[in-house]
Amino acid sequence: MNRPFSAKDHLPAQLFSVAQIRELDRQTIAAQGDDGFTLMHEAATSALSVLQHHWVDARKITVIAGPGNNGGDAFILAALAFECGIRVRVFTLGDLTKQTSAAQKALNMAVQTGISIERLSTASDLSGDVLVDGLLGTGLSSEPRDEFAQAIAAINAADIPVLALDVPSGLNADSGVVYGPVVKADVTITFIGVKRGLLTASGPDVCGALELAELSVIDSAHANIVADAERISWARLHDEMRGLAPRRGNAHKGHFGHVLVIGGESGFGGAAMMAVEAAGRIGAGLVSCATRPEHVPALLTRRPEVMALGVNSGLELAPAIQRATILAIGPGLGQTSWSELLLQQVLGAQQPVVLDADALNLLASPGWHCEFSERVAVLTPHPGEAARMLGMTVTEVQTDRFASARLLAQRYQAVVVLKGQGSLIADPSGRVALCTDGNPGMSCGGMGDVLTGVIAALLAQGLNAWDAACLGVCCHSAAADVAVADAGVRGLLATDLMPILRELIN
Ligand SMILES: NC(=O)C1=CN([C@@H]2O[C@H](COP(=O)(O)OP(=O)(O)OC[C@H]3O[C@@H](n4cnc5c(N)ncnc54)[C@H](O)[C@@H]3O)[C@@H](O)[C@H]2O)[C@@H](O)CC1
Ligand SMILES: Nc1ncnc2c1ncn2[C@@H]1O[C@H](COP(=O)(O)OP(=O)(O)O)[C@@H](O)[C@H]1O
Ligand SMILES: [K+]
Repeated sequence: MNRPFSAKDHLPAQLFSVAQIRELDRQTIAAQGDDGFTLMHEAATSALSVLQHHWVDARKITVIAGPGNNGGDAFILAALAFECGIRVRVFTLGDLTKQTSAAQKALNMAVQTGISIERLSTASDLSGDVLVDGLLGTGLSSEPRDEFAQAIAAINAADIPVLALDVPSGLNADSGVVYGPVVKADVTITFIGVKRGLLTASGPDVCGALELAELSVIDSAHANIVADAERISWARLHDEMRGLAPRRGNAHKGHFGHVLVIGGESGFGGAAMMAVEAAGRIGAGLVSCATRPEHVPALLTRRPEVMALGVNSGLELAPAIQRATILAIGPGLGQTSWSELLLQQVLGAQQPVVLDADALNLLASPGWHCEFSERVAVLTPHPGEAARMLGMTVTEVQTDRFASARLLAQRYQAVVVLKGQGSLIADPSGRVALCTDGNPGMSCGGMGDVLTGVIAALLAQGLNAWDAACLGVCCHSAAADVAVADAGVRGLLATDLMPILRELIN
């Protein structure tokens, strides 16, 4: 099996908010003692070398420069490219009378080379070997409209590769949210540090290959600013050996925990079964399942290793809870009186718990307030569940996934996994990790149920809630990456992950 390396593993672990990047920028410029032109020049120099690395034969480029410092980077890049013998055309947009002094100097530098600089219009010919997007960077404040929207459409319509400077124009680099028109880049060269929004929500869809030029940010600035989030991937955690210890030869099943999966209301038996199977494949010593009696024959046919308990009234659950070391509740749980009775019993127990799906929907409904400060707990909402738990819309959750994940972790005093592209793991102290593995093949029923089983089995084998959530999310996503590597993303099934999970975890 090919080891799945995240396409992002050349990037550092530190992810920054846009405010932090601006502060690193500010402190460095203050130390350099100019108006920012030195740093801008350095940014443009690295961008040109990225351009020449990706498009070795580029002889003719078109550069789009906006009114801010992102445009400043673009003007200098244009001038430097011209000096290297590349044919350059520059198109400008926006109110250049409001340029910063550094961006003005950049424009002057381009003017002095004598290259063609024109206003962008609908008649402009965006041709060449590479199109450089220096329209909008981290200064984006709202949806690009009017001429900016038209420019973005023109960039996307031009049939040539796009290099985005710092951020694909139109993407909010803080949140990964796209408000409206956005440049779809082939390569993005981001400056100073990786902005967190480039790796979650819509960020990865528009950045193309992501490269980083750290520039000469002064050490003291880095010392003052702790990264906002940590980038994790299966390969990274694996290399850092942040996983399970090898098993002793003299081990027995009691060493690896007993996961009890609770769920599978009528009509949803498969969800609990998938969590059960995943827990087994990740190495839980024992796995039990409490579900509607009608699902027991199917469960035992598929996985005779499981201890299956048919639960009708809900009262049969107590002894099974007592025998388990880890509880996982939610997959296919439903929101009936049966579901409520099961959840109440789980909330009354002491064991570490993973809560997912309808367990979270029930927690979000009136009368169910609880928190887990006295208990090990991992909550795994997708954005829809997170929205219900926070009393927000899904759009509001996604508008700041980092804040949403932190708020949930704080409110529930638990480790929270906010799922979706660039899944986030947050704890109550505000720590956040972002997983760069995974693919849209995972957008199918049952994937979340598998994750629940994976995390439960890692808890069962002794990992703490944070490590189990981080390793579980990465292992699950990496398994999906392996599964789609040859066959493609469409048609991936959650159960396809089972044998791969086993290989990865070993
Ligand atoms: N020395 C520096 O200051 C450095 C700056 N850097 C570059 O500077 C960029 C940030 O520069 P700025 O803060 O000037 O910001 P931008 O260049 O991203 O954009 C700001 C300009 O765009 C306008 N604008 C914002 N949203 C808009 C919208 N939706 N529609 C139309 N116009 C809009 C603003 O009014 C302002 O004029 C970074 O992304 C990076 O490319 C890098 O060169 C690193 C060094
Ligand atoms: N586009 C995507 N990129 C990366 N991961 C994804 C994507 N879509 C879904 N996933 C992952 O797949 C899983 C889906 O979980 P969930 O929505 O709870 O599914 P279900 O409820 O059907 O089991 C989550 O781990 C999520 O992060
Ligand atoms: K840009």
